[in-house]
Amino acid sequence: MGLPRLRAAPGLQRRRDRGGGLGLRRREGQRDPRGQEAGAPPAAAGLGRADLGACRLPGAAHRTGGAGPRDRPPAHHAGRHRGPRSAPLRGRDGGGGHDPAARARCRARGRHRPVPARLRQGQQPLVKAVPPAGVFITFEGGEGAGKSTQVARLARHLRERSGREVVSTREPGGSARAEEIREALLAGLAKPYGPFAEALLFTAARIDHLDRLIRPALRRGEIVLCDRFADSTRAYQGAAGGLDARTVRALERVAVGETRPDLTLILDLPPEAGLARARARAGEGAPDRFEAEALGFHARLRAGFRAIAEAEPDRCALIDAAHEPDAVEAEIRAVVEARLPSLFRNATESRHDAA
Ligand SMILES: Nc1ncnc2c1ncn2[C@@H]1O[C@H](COP(=O)(O)OP(=O)(O)O)[C@@H](O)[C@H]1O
Ligand SMILES: Cc1cn([C@H]2C[C@H](O)[C@@H](COP(=O)(O)OP(=O)(O)O)O2)c(=O)[nH]c1=O
Repeated sequence: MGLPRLRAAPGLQRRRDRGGGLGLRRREGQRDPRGQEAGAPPAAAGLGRADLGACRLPGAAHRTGGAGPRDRPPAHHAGRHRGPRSAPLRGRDGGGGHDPAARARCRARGRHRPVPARLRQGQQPLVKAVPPAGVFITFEGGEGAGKSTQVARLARHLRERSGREVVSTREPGGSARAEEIREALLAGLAKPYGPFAEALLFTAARIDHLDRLIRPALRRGEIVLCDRFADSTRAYQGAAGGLDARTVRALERVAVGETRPDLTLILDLPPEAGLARARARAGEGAPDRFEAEALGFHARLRAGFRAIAEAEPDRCALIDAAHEPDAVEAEIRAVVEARLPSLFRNATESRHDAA
């Protein structure tokens, strides 16, 4: 299938007019993702918050537990020093585990390790600063639920209140290649191939987006707000499109790995209301591939999103999107402050420290 080329640099592409939507998605001062990431080796799909910061472990990430909000210290601190493979390095007798010969070798290494010159001269060791764990927040829901509007509002609020960099992005899209795939998908080019092929393309776009934009930003300790993510594949291609849940989960595991959202805000709205908003937004423009689906599709979609919220209450919050934008914004702020209090606590502390 031939993918149409984009006319503008996708990182700077303006969305369709959304009246308060994301507009230019790239945060201020951010370099062109193609320039920024050019030549950089793509991150392994499994690398998540565990590979944040100065110290890295090869292989699988070390985030443990379920998909709940991670309002806690970086997971790599928890995972790194646990587990059988690191046990030999932790022995009180200087290492070596239960093997006496290995223990002796460790002791010997410890005795003869030369003291770095700078320490001998009484200088402090150089400590590499470890950024705070990045925070990944996704927005989900049906057409016209108000996601773009609320991403922009929350980004503004977090920039003012958290003292951290905030990156707003979207799916499908968010990176140059993913934006090309988006064009093809929303034009309906993959529709004749069925929901599995479409899910593969959404997944391909997601892999590039994660590697090029999301994971690097999280590694820098930034807050990433993403308008749609993997739950959209579950709901659109799965619940509404009929692709079986095991296939959807398998694709998600491969693409997302450990980079699961800390918090997912699911904007819930009857599909008739959402489609009316989307139509008003589009004006005379033709509906895209999914907006054009029958009402039954959108009803299954809503049920799919509600089921996700019910199945994963620690990660997800269902937001009543039928209210006025200000009321929806207030509900979202309340959820973010309750679930991710450290975002605001850290800013208060640093302001306090600076005073
Ligand atoms: N709470 C709301 N009530 C009424 N209209 C809204 C609300 N939130 C957004 N809108 C409007 O509805 C349209 C769709 O909103 P948008 O944020 O683009 O939704 P989505 O990104 O979920 O498709 C836009 O024209 C927007 O201005
Ligand atoms: C991320 C994703 C989006 N989609 C669909 C949902 C939307 O109809 C479309 C993205 O269009 P977009 O205009 O970004 O969504 P919205 O109109 O809600 O603001 O792609 C999927 O079907 N699967 C996915 O995995």
